[in-house]
Amino acid sequence: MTEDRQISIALPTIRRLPMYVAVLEKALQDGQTHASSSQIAGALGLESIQVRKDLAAVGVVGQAGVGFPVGELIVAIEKSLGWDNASDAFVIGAGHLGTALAGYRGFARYGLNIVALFDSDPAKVGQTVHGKKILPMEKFADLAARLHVRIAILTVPAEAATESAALAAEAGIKALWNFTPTKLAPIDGVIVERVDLAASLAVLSSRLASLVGASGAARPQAADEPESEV
Ligand SMILES: NC(=O)c1ccc[n+]([C@@H]2O[C@H](COP(=O)([O-])OP(=O)(O)OC[C@H]3O[C@@H](n4cnc5c(N)ncnc54)[C@H](O)[C@@H]3O)[C@@H](O)[C@H]2O)c1
Repeated sequence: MTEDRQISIALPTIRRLPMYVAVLEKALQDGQTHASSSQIAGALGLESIQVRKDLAAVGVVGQAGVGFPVGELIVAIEKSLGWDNASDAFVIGAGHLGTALAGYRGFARYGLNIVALFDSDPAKVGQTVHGKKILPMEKFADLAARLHVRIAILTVPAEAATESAALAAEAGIKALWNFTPTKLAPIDGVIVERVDLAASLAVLSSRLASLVGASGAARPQAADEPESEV
């Protein structure tokens, strides 16, 4: 059963919730109506207690001997993550990464709808990518207000990140998904989430170095060696 309540969920739990949805969707496809915490934990290499704690945070309680109702649990997790309520977003910087993100259809599944891209380069303005217009930065504030857009995806060069973030905040943007390597200073009333590919790659490289070892010969990876996340 679910409890309809507004709760604040810990970040590590939030990061695990999408994996639970993937496992639960697979269970649903296989015709399962209920799933146990040990089944979910087993599929993801986690401890059952961790799964039960995480699911309690979204307000779904399992039944002893029966497990969690799969459909209800998916709905509750999606609600907690805001996936049930699509948010429009603008991309700032219609370059390689910005256009790639604008073309990724999978975001719809996660409640994100990229409606337009903005760029300071007059040569790019007016073009259409993946069915979305590239607009001049001068129109950003007006359109953000008119369309009630609250999310901006920052894919400008590092040196333009601070200025673009300030412009977005001024235009009423409340959430910035920052793909640039620039660590932005806190902006009042704006949530910033940075995707740090350099940090992630550093972890991959250092793990590869220890895997290969000084001899240059790769040691076999243990089957239960976990993936890490940055
Ligand atoms: N390409 C990747 O795979 C990748 C991966 C991780 C992170 N990044 C980061 O994402 C950002 C974009 O990378 P890219 O490869 O797409 O670069 P890019 O040069 O292809 O695109 C950047 C775009 O931003 C525009 N721009 C520059 N200044 C601007 C401003 N002040 N306002 C609005 N638009 C502006 C440029 O005209 C250009 O279209 C960089 O910070 C990069 O470090 C890129």
